[in-house]
Amino acid sequence: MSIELQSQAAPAVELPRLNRSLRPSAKAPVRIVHLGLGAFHRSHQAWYTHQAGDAADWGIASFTGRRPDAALALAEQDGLYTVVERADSGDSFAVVSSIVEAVDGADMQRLAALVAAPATAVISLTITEAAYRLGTDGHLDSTAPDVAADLALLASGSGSPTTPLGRLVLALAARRAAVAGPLAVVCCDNLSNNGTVAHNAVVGLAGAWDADLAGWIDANVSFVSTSVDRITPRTTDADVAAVQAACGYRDTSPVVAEPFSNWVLSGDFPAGRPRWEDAGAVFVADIEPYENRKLWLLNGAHSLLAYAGQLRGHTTVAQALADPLCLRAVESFWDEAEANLSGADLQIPAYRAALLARFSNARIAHHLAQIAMDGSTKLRMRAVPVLRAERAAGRSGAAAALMIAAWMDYSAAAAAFHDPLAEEAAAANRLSGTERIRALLGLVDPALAGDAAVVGLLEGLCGTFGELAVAP
Ligand SMILES: NC(=O)c1ccc[n+]([C@@H]2O[C@H](COP(=O)([O-])OP(=O)(O)OC[C@H]3O[C@@H](n4cnc5c(N)ncnc54)[C@H](O)[C@@H]3O)[C@@H](O)[C@H]2O)c1
Ligand SMILES: O=P(O)(O)OC[C@@H](O)[C@@H](O)[C@H](O)[C@H](O)CO
Repeated sequence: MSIELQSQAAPAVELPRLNRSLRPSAKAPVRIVHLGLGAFHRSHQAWYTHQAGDAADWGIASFTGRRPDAALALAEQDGLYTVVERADSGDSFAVVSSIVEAVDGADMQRLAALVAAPATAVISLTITEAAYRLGTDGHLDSTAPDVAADLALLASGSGSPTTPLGRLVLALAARRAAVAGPLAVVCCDNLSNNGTVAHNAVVGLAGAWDADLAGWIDANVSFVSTSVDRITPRTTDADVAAVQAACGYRDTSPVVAEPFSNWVLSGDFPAGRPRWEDAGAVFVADIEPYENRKLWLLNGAHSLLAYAGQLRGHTTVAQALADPLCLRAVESFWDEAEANLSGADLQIPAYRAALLARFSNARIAHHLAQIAMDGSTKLRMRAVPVLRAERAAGRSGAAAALMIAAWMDYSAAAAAFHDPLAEEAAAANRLSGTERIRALLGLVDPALAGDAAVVGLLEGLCGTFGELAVAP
């Protein structure tokens, strides 16, 4: 006779889901509409709003970009989620309650209703650099297929736009129709002069549809420029499990960030704003020095490490920085960038030292593949200005050029090359020698591609980090 043994393991206890019943907190009225409900919005703008002294008056309705998933998951938690501050020494956990509505970005009706509501004072954006669809001249590329499709939809008066810019323009048209008054658009994407970029993109798209609307936006919408900083990698399953183990509830939307955070803003808020300064935000008249310091030193080093590091077989920022060849490249780029940074109180040596410590935080697994995406757009802000400034000063700009050369090698080697100009880069990579370099450089900066000396410099630098096939 055989005896069948049955597992006597106790059934797993289902932990309660994080929501406003488990963690009672009143919902603030919606006064901020956000486009781009991603990881960074949750670790930064929503976190600052949660900590403002007047947080009870400032709720955020946050819309996703491409898919509804993040909104569905957050809506099940009444907008609550956990911010995990991950330091070298350990994790700390805090529940953030400023997001009071999480909405699928395709819900144009809800977006228009909220933007048209007189109570709405701020529209913030984290839609990624590439979503502004800037041409190499810094203006909206209205021939980009998705932009052209949205323009056709707007002109026909039927159907819903699919780009965040198209959706925002249609929502602003609803605000004009509702006579709801002026407000501020606060761009929080890593772009230089991001308020002006957002202005050019929004007014450019609106003007191609309805010149009167473009005039209304110019007269009624203040485009605030910002420098935003808090390293926030994509959340992993292990992060979700860590929150569950430490907090005793289920949260499917936690976000992990470094302890450091910084927010510098410049511009008007005609309908008011939260007291973000309570959480450390700084309001300045001239943002450019702060913006360049961050975009060149932090983001520039990130892009350099992303391409050089992956070519050298590394996966994360901390791993790449531990490679002496990559570290030397970063230090040389910083020397060039520093020579072109000016502004009182920038404290560059301390800033550089702090960056080395932040990048070396091995508990933050910041994946190089994520940083590497959309390089053709990012290099225009992270490498090109330093290269141009160095050459204008009579120097070679070799360290900034090395970042572009590493991107070129990566564009040829990567198994998955994510870029708005991926097809054009693939075509350029079918060329060889100088022609290939010129064609690739033309995707980043056509004027530089016409400079034979720069093309020669890049050609000599390609191959510095090897050309091995990289993991996607
Ligand atoms: N993660 C960081 O450490 C960090 C720090 C500073 C600034 N930022 C800025 O925030 C942006 C978003 O970063 P994240 O970490 O939240 O990314 P994420 O992928 O978590 O979220 C991005 C959001 O934008 C939407 N989106 C992405 N591409 C889009 C497109 N082409 N059109 C429309 N919507 C699009 C996504 O659907 C998502 O809602 C970055 O691109 C950067 O400019 C990020
Ligand atoms: O977010 P991206 O894609 O613009 O750039 C990748 C990283 O350089 C960036 O996310 C930094 O970690 C961030 O800007 C730090 O504040």
